Amino acid sequence: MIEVEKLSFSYPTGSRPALVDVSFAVRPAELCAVVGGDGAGKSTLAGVVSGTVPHLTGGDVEGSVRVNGRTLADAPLSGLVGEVGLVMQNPFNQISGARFSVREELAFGLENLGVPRDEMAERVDTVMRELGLAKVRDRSPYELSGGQQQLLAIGSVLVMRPGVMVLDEPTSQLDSAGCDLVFAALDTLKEQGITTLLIEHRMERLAREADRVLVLEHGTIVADGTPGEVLADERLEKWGVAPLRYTVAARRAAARQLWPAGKPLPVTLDAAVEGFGGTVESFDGGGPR
Ligand SMILES: Nc1ncnc2c1ncn2[C@@H]1O[C@H](COP(=O)(O)OP(=O)(O)OP(=O)(O)O)[C@@H](O)[C@H]1O
Repeated sequence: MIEVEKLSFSYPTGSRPALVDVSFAVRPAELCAVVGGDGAGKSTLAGVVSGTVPHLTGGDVEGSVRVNGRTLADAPLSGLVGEVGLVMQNPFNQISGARFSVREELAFGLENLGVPRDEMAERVDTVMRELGLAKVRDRSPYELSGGQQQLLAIGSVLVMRPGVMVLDEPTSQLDSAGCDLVFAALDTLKEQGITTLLIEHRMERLAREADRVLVLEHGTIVADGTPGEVLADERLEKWGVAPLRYTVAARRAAARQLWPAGKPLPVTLDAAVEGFGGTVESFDGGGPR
């Protein structure tokens, strides 16, 4: 569970606050996406919820952030391992470089924590199985595809058994196959009851996979709802987020009475097909409804 209350944050050198009076809560096992234009505050929010901001950046924080009931401001960054894990854009930067194989890399953080050998082996095997990394267990992390490297970065956090995961644009450097691997991993997190905050630009994926979408504009939450509610909102472009092509097509059709009256605009291909299918059927019956 993530609970953010009246959070405002300014970087030491920032000319204006990066976050302004942000409040929201993410329930256990919920996948909550954060979208917004350039400089809206998404990475800063990811940093505050994972504890790296202000611990590593400095700056002024007002309000509170709690992760599974624990107030982040009261905890040292090292004390948050096992509570909240952060996965960043470039998996390459998250690989330690100190270990020769995927299996050893996954064990690295646990070794540092002094986790007993048997438990370490069990946790590493479990994560490899869950994320589909077992087949590359003895390969060098540097020989993996970008998608597999990102899975390894996710796995390295998952072995710590955090209740909350924060992923800051985990697919931005990946091709479509890599992106599939990451979204399959997000399903695994959900099945395990992990609360997830995901910064992501791939709106089609979010529309299908997220439980909830927050929109940030100039550091403030301007929308909070289901993907269907938020991504079909006519203000989306004004908030700096490009609308989905299904929504745009249906909006144009609606302006010409070619979209079923009262039907929400679609954010997925399936919903678009269903809506346009209804329009086609209504023509068969003599005209649009
Ligand atoms: N380390 C920093 N020091 C000072 N200002 C910063 C720092 N990092 C970000 N900012 C500023 O804080 C604001 C929010 O930036 P942030 O990176 O959180 O936005 P974002 O939504 O993630 O943007 P993008 O999508 O472009 O990555 C911006 O005005 C940015 O210039």
